[in-house]
Amino acid sequence: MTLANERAHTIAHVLNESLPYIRRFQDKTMVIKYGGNAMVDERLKQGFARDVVLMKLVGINPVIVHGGGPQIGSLLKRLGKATKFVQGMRVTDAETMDVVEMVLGGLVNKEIVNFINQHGGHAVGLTGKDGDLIRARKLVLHGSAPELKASEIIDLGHVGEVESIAPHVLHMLVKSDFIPVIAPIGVGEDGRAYNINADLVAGKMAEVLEAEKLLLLTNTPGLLDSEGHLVNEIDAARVQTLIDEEVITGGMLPKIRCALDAVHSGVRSAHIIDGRIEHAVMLDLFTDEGVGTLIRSR
Ligand SMILES: Nc1ncnc2c1ncn2[C@@H]1O[C@H](COP(=O)(O)OP(=O)(O)O)[C@@H](O)[C@H]1O
Ligand SMILES: CC(=O)N[C@@H](CCC(=O)OP(=O)(O)O)C(=O)O
Repeated sequence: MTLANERAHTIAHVLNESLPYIRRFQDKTMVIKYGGNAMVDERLKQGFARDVVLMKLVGINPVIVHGGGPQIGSLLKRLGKATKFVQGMRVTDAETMDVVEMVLGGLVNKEIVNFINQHGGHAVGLTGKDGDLIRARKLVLHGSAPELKASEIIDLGHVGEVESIAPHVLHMLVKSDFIPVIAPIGVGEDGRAYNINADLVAGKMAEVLEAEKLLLLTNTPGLLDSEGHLVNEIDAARVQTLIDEEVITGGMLPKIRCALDAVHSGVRSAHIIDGRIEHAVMLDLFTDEGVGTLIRSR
């Protein structure tokens, strides 16, 4: 077989394999969490945007929730402001909150919107303030670090959790063929802005939109076990064991918890996938093998 023939054969094979998935996912909503750690280079960002546009063109409704933790961190550093995480959450004082809004609602959000639109999609950027999309309340964390008592409450400042989501604005956008791109900023009853971990927003968004899938793109091959091997599938019981054994830590904690909550609340499946692989979204959706870790409800 010549090289050209081999290439044509591979393309035909991939298209053929993708057909049943394209049919199965017609008109279904997929919530994609695009983590700040997966937005590492230009080529990957272009690849992500192309995947999202392709999904829309074949009749699937992607809804993007993005992070931007590293991007917030680098602006804070340039401003000479220290930052600290507790249980995967950034402690957010008033000044940090301004930076969070600037980076997430401005720079990162508009960059993603721009990439998607450059590739022929119609993306619209929103924060939780737009259309009253995300109502938040202050997140209360209880101590779990060895030096803290379990009853001790940790004050994270302007860090929130999702109280409710009003999806009307998203339904309107999706119906008109727009692709919503959402920054994880919520608004409290008093009008105060809250910094919400993007995984938590993505999980709730998937629940409220009754999504077929929740895809969490990050910077690891998926969930790794104590030996650093990829876990292909996991359920709630094994997750708890890995948390107790401190194999799951840091940013993976909110990610895995929100994935479990989502599948327990009716989202068909949740996947943690490696956003550093070019076209990770397409590979996960449209091939038999998939990539990363599948989170099962039981
Ligand atoms: N068991 C685990 N498997 C994989 N990653 C883990 C695990 N425990 C902790 N992590 C950490 O979680 C990180 C992913 O979370 P995070 O940094 O918040 O990424 P994102 O910006 O994509 O949300 C990984 O880079 C890794 O350092
Ligand atoms: C409360 C909290 O930690 N908020 C996150 C919001 C961004 C985010 O979640 O970004 P990634 O998905 O890239 O980690 C933060 O300030 O970093």
